[in-house]
Amino acid sequence: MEPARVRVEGADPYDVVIGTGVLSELPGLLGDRARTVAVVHAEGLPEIARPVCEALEKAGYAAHALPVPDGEAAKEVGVLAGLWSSFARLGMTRTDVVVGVGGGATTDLAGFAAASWLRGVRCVQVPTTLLGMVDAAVGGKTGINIAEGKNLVGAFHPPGGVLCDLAALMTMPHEDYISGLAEIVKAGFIADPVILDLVEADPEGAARPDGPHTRELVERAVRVKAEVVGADLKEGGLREILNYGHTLAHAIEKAEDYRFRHGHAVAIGMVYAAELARLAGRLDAADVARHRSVLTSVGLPVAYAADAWPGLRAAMTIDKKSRGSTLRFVVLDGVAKPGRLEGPDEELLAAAYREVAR
Ligand SMILES: NC(=O)c1ccc[n+]([C@@H]2O[C@H](COP(=O)([O-])OP(=O)(O)OC[C@H]3O[C@@H](n4cnc5c(N)ncnc54)[C@H](O)[C@@H]3O)[C@@H](O)[C@H]2O)c1
Ligand SMILES: O=C(O)C(=O)C[C@@H](O)[C@H](O)[C@H](O)COP(=O)(O)O
Ligand SMILES: [Zn+2]
Repeated sequence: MEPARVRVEGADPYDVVIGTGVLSELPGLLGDRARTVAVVHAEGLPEIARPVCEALEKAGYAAHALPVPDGEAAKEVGVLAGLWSSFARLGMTRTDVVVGVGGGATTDLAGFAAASWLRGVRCVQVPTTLLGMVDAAVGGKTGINIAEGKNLVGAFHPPGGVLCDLAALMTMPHEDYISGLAEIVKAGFIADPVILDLVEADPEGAARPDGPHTRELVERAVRVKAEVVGADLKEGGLREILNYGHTLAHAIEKAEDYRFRHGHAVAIGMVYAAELARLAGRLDAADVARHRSVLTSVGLPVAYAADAWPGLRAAMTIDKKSRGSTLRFVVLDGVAKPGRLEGPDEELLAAAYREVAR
């Protein structure tokens, strides 16, 4: 089957290539003048990085594997500084390229390393998780975490191309696969209800990489993301819809010292946002129930500790959608009808949390 190519518009348009066994397309995404390629990958995935380096060497590039800590531990300033030193050692110039190979944590780090090296070199992303393919590797949000909050340091730096080889999904740990489904379901609620129909029709199939609709789910979510970031790279307005569920999600991740899967936190955050919208008189109870049913049907959590609320409330203040002291949420006025809720009062925030508390 031919790979799908989803175009992302903008100042420098690029393609997201989706297919099985598509690694041979990588050299074609590097641009004309590259010589040295830094292949940033999770240290636990050398067997995934090796064929990437081999494909690059075969095409005449000097490929250098740069292992970084696994998962969220990569998104730290010390790791970023280590990459800068490696780039210097390799003599990376402005025409050279960073390739990010791994999950969203690795591609967020690799993207920010590319954005900051020499004030910006090309980055090509090779996501190897479901979440990386449908969300993190597309759209150019790059960055790292600090103790004070999630993704607080970063840059908008769109990739030169994104290569999604669906074969990589076959080796993914089940819980990480499920985490990626949360972002797919998010795309369903904010923009493409067919995604919800597909998951609801066969949740067991949706929860497996060899399920009948995997490629369609990936393509649909990528199209939602591409459409939005192509129109609003720097989150002037429209792009905020991709942040649905993330205000509470990022607070949960911080509370868990970044050891809680992103998608799992987003699932709880979406139910919270849905409850906020219901209590504000904007979303039907049936649509809120649909959040809980579709998320739980694939094994995602929809509740969090009751006593965590004061800490979560404090952490939500630093959300990037806030303006001054005004907290802003993406909420739904119906499925595929995203809106904003600005400055909700404290009782509403707490009441919505009681609905997700356990
Ligand atoms: N930039 C964005 O727009 C954006 C969007 C969504 C999420 N994110 C970020 O993405 C991160 C989450 O990404 P994630 O869910 O991919 O987690 P992750 O990067 O932590 O990867 C999850 C685990 O899967 C392993 N893994 C990766 N590919 C594998 C494979 N093919 N086979 C076996 N194991 C594999 C990783 O080593 C890791 O242990 C978070 O930091 C989140 O903030 C960013
Ligand atoms: O691409 C976006 O824009 C998103 O908001 C996608 C989110 O899924 C993603 O988790 C993103 O990293 C969150 O961004 P942040 O600006 O809230 O850190
Ligand atoms: Zn996310």
